[in-house]
Amino acid sequence: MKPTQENYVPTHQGLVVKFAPGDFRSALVATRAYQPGELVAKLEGLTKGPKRYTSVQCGPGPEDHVELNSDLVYINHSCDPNIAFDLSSPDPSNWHLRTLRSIKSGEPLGFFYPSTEWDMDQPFKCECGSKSCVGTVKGAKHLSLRQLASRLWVNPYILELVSERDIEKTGKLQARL
Ligand SMILES: C[S@@+](CC[C@H](N)C(=O)[O-])C[C@H]1O[C@@H](n2cnc3c(N)ncnc32)[C@H](O)[C@@H]1O
Repeated sequence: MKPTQENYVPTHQGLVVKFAPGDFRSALVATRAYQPGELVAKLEGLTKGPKRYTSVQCGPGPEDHVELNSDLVYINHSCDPNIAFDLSSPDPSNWHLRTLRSIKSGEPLGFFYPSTEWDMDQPFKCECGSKSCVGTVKGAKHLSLRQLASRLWVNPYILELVSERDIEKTGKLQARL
């Protein structure tokens, strides 16, 4: 469930949803400055569910998707991310959101969606405006290792899936030679 503008109460200190008219135009914004590498939030209150545009992938399998059930669902994608969803621990109580660089008060948070998502339910044309923009955001399956590696953080289960894909590709190429 996405929090809505009616009777809005922020779920996390230091963050607020900036609601905007139109579909999917809202964003989560910092209400204070953050240092590089700072813990922004622990990922708590997650529930398992099907892959949706609001879910976050938490492992390599088709069932590994969680809903955030908080304002964190308003974090948009950025090809030049300032924040990471770190779901690398085998213990979900260690999953967290941390900064990848300093963030100013008023700055929108953005994470690189393919750092958690393999093959997204709802691809979209990215409007982040960064020089390294990937264009249409569909998930890590549709990007090269090089495109992923330049984003400061990618979850280990995504790198495993990339590695399996690339071994398979290389095998097919070798069989043709
Ligand atoms: C989980 S929502 C994020 C919050 C969303 N902006 C909202 O208002 O509900 C994910 C959706 O937001 C939109 N979105 C997120 N990042 C975007 C970006 N960089 N460029 C264009 N649309 C984006 C896409 O429609 C995407 O499916």
